[in-house]
Formats: sequence, C-alpha cells, structure tokens
Amino acid sequence: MLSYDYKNALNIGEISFEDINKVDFANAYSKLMEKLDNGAVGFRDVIYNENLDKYKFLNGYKNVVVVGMGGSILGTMAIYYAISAFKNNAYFIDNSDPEKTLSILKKVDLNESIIYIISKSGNTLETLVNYYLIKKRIEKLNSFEGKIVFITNGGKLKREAEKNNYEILSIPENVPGRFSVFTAVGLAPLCSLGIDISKILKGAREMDKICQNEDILKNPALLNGVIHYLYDKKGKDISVVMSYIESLKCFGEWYIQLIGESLGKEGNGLTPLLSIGAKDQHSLLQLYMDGKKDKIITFITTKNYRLDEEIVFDDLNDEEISCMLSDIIKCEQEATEIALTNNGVPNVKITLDEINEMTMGALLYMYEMQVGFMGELYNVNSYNQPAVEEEKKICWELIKKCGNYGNK
Ligand SMILES: O=P(O)(O)OC[C@H]1O[C@H](O)[C@H](O)[C@@H](O)[C@@H]1O
Repeated sequence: MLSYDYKNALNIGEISFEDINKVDFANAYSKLMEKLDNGAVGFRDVIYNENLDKYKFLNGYKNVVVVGMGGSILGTMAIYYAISAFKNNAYFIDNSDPEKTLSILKKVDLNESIIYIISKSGNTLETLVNYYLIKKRIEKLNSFEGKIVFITNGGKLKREAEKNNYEILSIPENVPGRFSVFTAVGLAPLCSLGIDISKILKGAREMDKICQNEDILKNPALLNGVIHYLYDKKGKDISVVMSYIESLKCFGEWYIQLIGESLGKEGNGLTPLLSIGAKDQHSLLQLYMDGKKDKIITFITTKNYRLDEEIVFDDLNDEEISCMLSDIIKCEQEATEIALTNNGVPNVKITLDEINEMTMGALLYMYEMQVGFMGELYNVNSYNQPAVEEEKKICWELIKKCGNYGNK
C-alpha cells in the first residue's frame, strides 16, 4: 500500500541511528497514545467509529459545491483531486477572493447541486460570507431543487442552519479541524463526489495498525517525525514534500496546514513547502542543490501511474529509445534523489502502490500520526492555533469601518 525509505536521511552522514536513539521517542509515543486512548484527541477513534450509513442520502447530485476554509476543506480537496483529478463536478470555495468565488457561482447551477457549508466553529469569516453569497442566489430562485448540508458544531453558521431547517452534520469536538478529514467534514462531500469512503477509512485503519508499533524502524510516522525533528535541530527546518504525482497538489496544501499550524508554536516549527516533480526540477532544484542547506526533501512517488503509454523517441544523439511514459518521470525522480544525496541534501521517500482511496487514507493518516508524535517531541499542542485569532479580531474591526456596517 505505502512504503517509507529513510536511507538517504542517514547516508549523508549528518544524523545516525545513534542520534535517532538519543531522541526520547518512546516518551513521545506513549504521550500520544495516552491522548488517543483517553479520548483527549479523537482523530484515531473516528477512523473506527464512523457510521457510513448517514452519508447515503448525499448522493445523486450533478454538482458538489464545498464551502470551507483550512481543515474544513483541504483534506477533502487532497483526496478528491488525487483520486478524481480528471472529473469536474466538484467546486471548492475556499477563499475570500471575489474572482474565484464569483466565477464558480457564475458557472454552477445551484439547483443541480448539493452544497456543503463546512465550519467546525461556525464562525469563520470567509465561509460565512461565501455562504451568504449562495443564500442570496438561492433566495432569487423560484424554487431551490438542490440541497444544502451544514457541517458545523456551533456559532453563527449553526444558528443559520437551524433557522432555515437545513441538514446539520456535526464533528466530534475532540477532533481538531486539520485532523478532521476522516469525519463528516471529508467523508460527506467525498461520498457525494462518488469516492469510496469505506476504502479511505480502510486505508487509514491499516496505517493505524502500522503506527501503533513502538519499534521506530517499523513505524513510518514516528520515524519520519524523529528524522524531521533531528534535522530541524541541525538547521534544516524547511520540509519540502516533492511529489512526482501531480494529482497530489492539493494534498500538499493539506500537508502545509497540518505541519505549519500544528507545530509552529513557541518558536518551534517546520516551514512546509510543496514541490511538484518533475517540473520543479526546472525551477527549484537549483535552490535545493546549491542554495542554503536548510531543507529536507520528502519524495512522494508511485509504483503505478493510472494512465501510461509506450513512447518511442530519439535521444539527443538521435538514438532511438523505447520506454513507458512513466519510466521517464520515475528516472527523473531517481536522478533527483541521487543528485540531492550526492550534494548532502537529506531526503526520504514515500512510495504508494498507486493513487487510490486506500493509499490516500493511509497517507493522510500517517501524517496525522506523525504530527501527533512531533507535537510531543517539541512539547507543543499540535491541536490548537491560538496565534491565528489576533488577525481575526483586527479584520472584523476593519470590516466594521468599511461599508454600511450595522448602526455605524
Ligand atoms: O472549521 P472552521 O472552524 O471554519 O475553521 C477553519 C480553519 O480556520 C481556523 O482559523 C484555523 O486556522 C484552522 O485550523 C481551521 O481549520
């Protein structure tokens, strides 16, 4: 399903098994397991407890519109675009950019749509405003033939849903937003999008069994967490995920929030970046090879590409080469891995059998566990984001000063 290769994190000689064993990862392991066992944190429970029957009524709509921010939408996009990147019945409204939102609302027929308004707090400005844009359009229709489902636990949006008798699905309170893809937040829209959510959860459960292993060399989440922690302490605090599968672009956005927002506390944290191979070999490889040595690269590759074709072409010496198209990108990834290793740039590799529901469930769950472990290593709370609140207060004050806000 998924394999993890860490040899090039050790080959370059900056860290050793001895360094790994000096890290008190046993303590990090037991602290995370305690939180998961006593229900303080619920992102493991949900992959076992979700009753999928409640999502069956969500199918049969031509379009699926998802409105949300951060953890309320990025996991869904990560899985949808990985598995169904070539379909176009999904519309994700995940920003306050008028050009993006209004161009989507101009082209989607809301009468043929199931519309998800997703916000755990129910108070997120962008989701609230985007909901009002949809509400305004629905009120102009003679009759609304589509469906609106709110996925929220409270706040203004829950009050709005109750007032209008919309369907409401809730999110377990002990599952933080950026860990909520395996709750209704991801499962409901993914079910509407025709994704087999039972296989998503099956993949996550298989990865959970692997991540329950106290033997660090058999626990990719724990080992990858310790390797990134050790390299951070050596000044390599930029974590680049370089995916040689372009349909993982949105997974990259999910990864960036998960790592950045979970660990960026009290002066700690990694700077997560996404690179897409092979194209970024022509834009960022120069920096990775010969710029500041402050990065660790995680390659994500696949054994099988879902589309492939034999290609016959002449090389630069006019000699004929015959291979599969996938051989080209696989050679490019391997060459980049060798070049970076030769240049002393630490790198690890995750190889998926192929992109499907199970491997995506496993990949996202592995990183949820990794971030859980890393929070214990840094001794920070992986599950809150207090520093984002200041901007929100300032923003609401600024909004009140513009437009004919209430009783100005
Ligand atoms: O789900 P919501 O309550 O709307 O929150 C959406 C997002 O916004 C918050 O500000 C946090 O930064 C994120 O962790 C969260 O995922």
